Amino acid sequence: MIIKPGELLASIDTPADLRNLKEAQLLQVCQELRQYIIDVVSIHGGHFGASLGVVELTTALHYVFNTPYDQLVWDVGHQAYGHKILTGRRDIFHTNRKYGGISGFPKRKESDYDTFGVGHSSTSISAALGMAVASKYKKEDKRQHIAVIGDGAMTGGMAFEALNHGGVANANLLVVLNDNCMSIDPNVGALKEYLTDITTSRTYNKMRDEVWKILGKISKFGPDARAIVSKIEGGVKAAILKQSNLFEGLNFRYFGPIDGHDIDHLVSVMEDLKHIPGPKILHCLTTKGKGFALAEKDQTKWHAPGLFDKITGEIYKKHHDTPQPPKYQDVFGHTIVELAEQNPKIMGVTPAMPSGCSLNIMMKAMPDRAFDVGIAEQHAVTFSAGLATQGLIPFCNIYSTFMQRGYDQVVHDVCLQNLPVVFCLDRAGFAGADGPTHHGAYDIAYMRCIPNMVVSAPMNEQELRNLMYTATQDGAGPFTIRYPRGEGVMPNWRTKLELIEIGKGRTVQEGEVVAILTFGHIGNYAVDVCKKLKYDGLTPGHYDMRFAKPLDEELLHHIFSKYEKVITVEDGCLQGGFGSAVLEFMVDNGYTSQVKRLGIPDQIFEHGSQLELHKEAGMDPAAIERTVRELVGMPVKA
Ligand SMILES: Cc1ncc(C[n+]2csc(CCOP(=O)(O)OP(=O)(O)O)c2C)c(N)n1
Ligand SMILES: CC(=O)[C@@H](O)[C@H](O)COP(=O)(O)O
Ligand SMILES: [Mg+2]
Repeated sequence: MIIKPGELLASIDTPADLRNLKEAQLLQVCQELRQYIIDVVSIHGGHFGASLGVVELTTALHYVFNTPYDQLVWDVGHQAYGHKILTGRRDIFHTNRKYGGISGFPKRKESDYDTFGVGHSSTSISAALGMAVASKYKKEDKRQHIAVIGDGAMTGGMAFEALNHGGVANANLLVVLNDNCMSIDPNVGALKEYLTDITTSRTYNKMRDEVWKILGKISKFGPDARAIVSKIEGGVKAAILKQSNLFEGLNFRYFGPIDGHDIDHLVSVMEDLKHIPGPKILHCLTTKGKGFALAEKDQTKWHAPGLFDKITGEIYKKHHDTPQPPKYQDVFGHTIVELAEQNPKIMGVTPAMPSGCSLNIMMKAMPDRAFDVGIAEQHAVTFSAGLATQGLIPFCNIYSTFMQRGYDQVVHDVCLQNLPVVFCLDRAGFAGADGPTHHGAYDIAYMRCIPNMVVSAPMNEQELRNLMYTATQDGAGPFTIRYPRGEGVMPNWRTKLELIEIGKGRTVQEGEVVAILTFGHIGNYAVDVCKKLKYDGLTPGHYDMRFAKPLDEELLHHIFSKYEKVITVEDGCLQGGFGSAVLEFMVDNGYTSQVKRLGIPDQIFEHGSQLELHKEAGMDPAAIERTVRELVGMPVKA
């Protein structure tokens, strides 16, 4: 459904149109922009609270800076809806995150205003610094480079690596710290406390006000402004702020904290900052969900609420008459508590996704045994390794895509030392509407090649529970359990915990001619396909392999001895994945069956529903059926 923007917003096709408006009109632009985001997201879905919180910041940045010549980099990008709307995508914004529509994140190929592709957090300062150093090298002295980073993203190690470099790179970089005290869940850690202290410190604020009084006059002095700033810095600011401010200590000029919803103030401050060269940080205080009362109140729920009634605030839920299967994440969340109640060694770790992966259930039940460590995947892995050295059994739950950040730590800190860390990789396979930055496509391949690592995937809730239980046994070692976003298949999922022999698959059905070997939840497609084929007298064998490493060699010998044709199916990349492992087994053991591998081919898949993407990748039920039929010489009629 296409929604009409307000009158002023309708006149803005590019930021140049925005810059033609009078400053006094910006308040109305902000009101209309906020309303437009509410109108569209309520009907079409997407991230919500973060974009509402930066409406004024977005408007001020595009008003003051000469985008896209001036380079604006958004961190994560889930807050960039206002940016998209103001930069030529207003009329297609209703296609946001839909198959074939615009991306939910900034993307270089989508717009010149999207200077850097994002989705994973804490990259903006590095990227903007790279751009700033390039401009310096190219003698583009007037060019501005701005990174907008949230307080949550600021907890990521990369952000600090970039500050460390930026403080000595002598490049023209402005970091806008959008501090709303929230990550997806409430932000955590000492940095968060520091930012709160800085906001409330009376001595600091007094000093800051003095500085601002002087800075406020600067714009009137035009070209002499720089000299005046230097003078100030030569005095009270440099001496005292450097000692009392973390960012000043890293050679960034620190400004703020200021009200990130005061559009007039934002514009005047940014105008001033344009004339101050070198690394600077502007600390803005904002409210996530600003302007939509319920979103301000329950900021986690409204991070990405799904579709809702914008008047009543009711979030739409599907209603069912019968019990439905749970989400895999909830099976994880409840099962870890159940296991931890029986085994005092079990601990839980998440890098900033407690509600996303449902570790929040354990954090509530056992606060001293479950940790949100902030957006810090590398730390989460090595912290878990440290726990494991002391005889504990950490479950480190990381979305498959974010685990890419912690890869060296998995190799160097966990596997080389053969430490019993259990990696639960949620959102494995196609993530859906978040798109390529979030697809968990590579984990089977990147985990399978590391010595000592077990790589497993449950086909249903019961298997997830049993794999978790198995992973806690002595000698299990580093253990990966991958499962997808969304629901499983078992409404009655609270099954008795049973051990699974590591490296043992399961026969779903014996068959003839063709064997379908599946890895993980995607095996349920094969179950449906087998039911359908039965009507045509076709009975492929179906094996739920459960482990990509170690492989069930006994079962594979049986399969390759019995079937001439083999299909492998996985929700992961084909290069180096589960199917590759099966091929390796076949070649190494001298079998010559015909093998077809279904999975994610070597290309980038955009966003869409999981089913749409499975279809595009040729691994949906229809594709599995087609492959069976082709192999037995009974192609599907066109
Ligand atoms: C490397 C990485 N880990 C985790 C996430 C998931 N994630 C997306 S947004 C977000 C919270 C970001 O908080 P903040 O930067 O403060 O932005 P806000 O939503 O508060 O505006 C998290 C944890 C991610 N995108 N990237
Ligand atoms: C922007 C981001 O990285 C998260 O908000 C992500 O979209 C969460 O994904 P889930 O909705 O699958 O938890
Ligand atoms: Mg935040």
